Amino acid sequence: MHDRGEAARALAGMAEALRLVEGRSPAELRRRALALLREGLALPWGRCLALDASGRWLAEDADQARLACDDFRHPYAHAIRRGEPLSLALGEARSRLDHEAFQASIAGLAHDWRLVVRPLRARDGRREWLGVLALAGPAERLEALAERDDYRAFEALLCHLWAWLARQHDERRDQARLRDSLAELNDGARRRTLSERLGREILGASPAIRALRDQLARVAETHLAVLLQGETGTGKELVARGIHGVSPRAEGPFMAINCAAIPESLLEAELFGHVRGAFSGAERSREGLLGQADGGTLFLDEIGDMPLALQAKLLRVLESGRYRPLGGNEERRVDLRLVAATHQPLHRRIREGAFRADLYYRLGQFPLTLPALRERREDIPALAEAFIADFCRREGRGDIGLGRAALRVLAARDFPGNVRELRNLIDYACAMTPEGEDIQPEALPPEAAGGGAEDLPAGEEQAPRRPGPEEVVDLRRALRDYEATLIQQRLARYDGNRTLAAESLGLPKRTLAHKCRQLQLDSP
Ligand SMILES: Nc1ncnc2c1ncn2[C@@H]1O[C@H](COP(=O)(O)OP(=O)(O)OP(=O)(O)O)[C@@H](O)[C@H]1O
Repeated sequence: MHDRGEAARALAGMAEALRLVEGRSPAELRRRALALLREGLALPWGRCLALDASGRWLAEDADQARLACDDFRHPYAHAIRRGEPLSLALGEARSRLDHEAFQASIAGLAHDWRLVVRPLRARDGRREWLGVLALAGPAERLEALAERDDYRAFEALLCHLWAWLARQHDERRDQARLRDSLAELNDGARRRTLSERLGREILGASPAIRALRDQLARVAETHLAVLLQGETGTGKELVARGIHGVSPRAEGPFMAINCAAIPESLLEAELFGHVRGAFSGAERSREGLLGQADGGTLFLDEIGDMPLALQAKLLRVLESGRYRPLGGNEERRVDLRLVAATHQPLHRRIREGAFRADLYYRLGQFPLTLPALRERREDIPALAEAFIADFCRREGRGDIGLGRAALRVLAARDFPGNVRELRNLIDYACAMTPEGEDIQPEALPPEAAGGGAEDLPAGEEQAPRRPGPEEVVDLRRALRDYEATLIQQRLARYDGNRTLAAESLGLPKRTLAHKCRQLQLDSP
């Protein structure tokens, strides 16, 4: 049985122990323990240092000045290296140890006091944390310290609590790191998955297209409005569908409209819808694209061509999430993501006063520029192969290959019409190539043989604009027109010299002459 005094001491010890761990960090524990010791032993000076995880530095706390533990000019290195306590008079410490920081720390202490440095070892099964406890004061207060039961119990308690807190501290840190990296991994993994899904439709392995897919995967998860800028045929609509398809709105509708293709007077009704009797001929009410896109994505192509009055109304919808159908009295709520696209620089339209700057900034919460095909030529072979496979599937044709010479011709081309142009070209070449054979350069439409209007030297007159690939309704005629334009330009470049023009086009002179007759071209 304990007597009352013993029980009271044990309780006081427990209270002390609880006070010691209040701080929850090993550094705080050491600070508190040192304060208790100095108070209990009435010591004027003390320090408690711990060895860091590298095993090279001793410090009171991570953000305090540190001392190298292999620097034997201070006493802590001796104690920690030998694993034994050290006791010396301060006068001796002053003369024998010339570590500047150490000397500065004991500068004000009396010469005849003693300095005791005790190594501390906190152990927890597998792990160990080392440190030193340094105390200085009148000799009588420090004498036989190690023999005192209460001191030894205190030191043991300190090491025990230190190991316990350090383990918790390390575990918390490890868990936090794990949590962070898991979150990162999951995030990264999810984005990678989305990016891979996008890669099934948005083809290409060039750095530019990979970066684009990564960006799309990022923005798909948000509700931000996306502004796609890029030349014609770079895949703006494909990208808009891609964003929708991997976004949380994928189950909702995807509605698209080309603002340039619809007469101004109809665009507003198309977008906002109308109620019955809103205008003459409106016999029934009709939901607009805004309403139809509720819960999904609205793609506004060629936004730069939207009339100014409508731009103001669109801005209001984006800011308030509400719209009013034509002729209607009540506002409706709408929840959609807007993806807008333009092939013309909107900055220029803003300068011209044709586009509202505030709408531009609202649309461009997440601006993306799609790379032109000529900036990612390395994607041409894979795209061409994919389009060939697509053609064969669509047309129910047997396999067609892509000859190396034809691929070289394709790789050298500029593709002002970008991926769309490549796709149309491949469709044409596939139609010209028998099943089981490879596409040859001759199967490619003439423009693929190199040299277009872009080749013309500065100042040379440009031919009237050719119809874009999407506008062609008569392939043979389009090809003939293009051939004629090209030959005329070459003849003009060489002042009507058919030999030079034929040479520059890789044709025998007789063939050129024949073509000129056929196409009814007179040399200038
Ligand atoms: N990275 C790509 N991978 C596969 N097909 C693509 C890619 N980019 C574009 N395409 C194809 O090219 C054609 C044109 O794409 P899309 O209509 O999306 O271009 P766009 O930039 O919207 O053109 P425009 O500005 O003329 O409206 C489509 O057939 C599309 O499938």
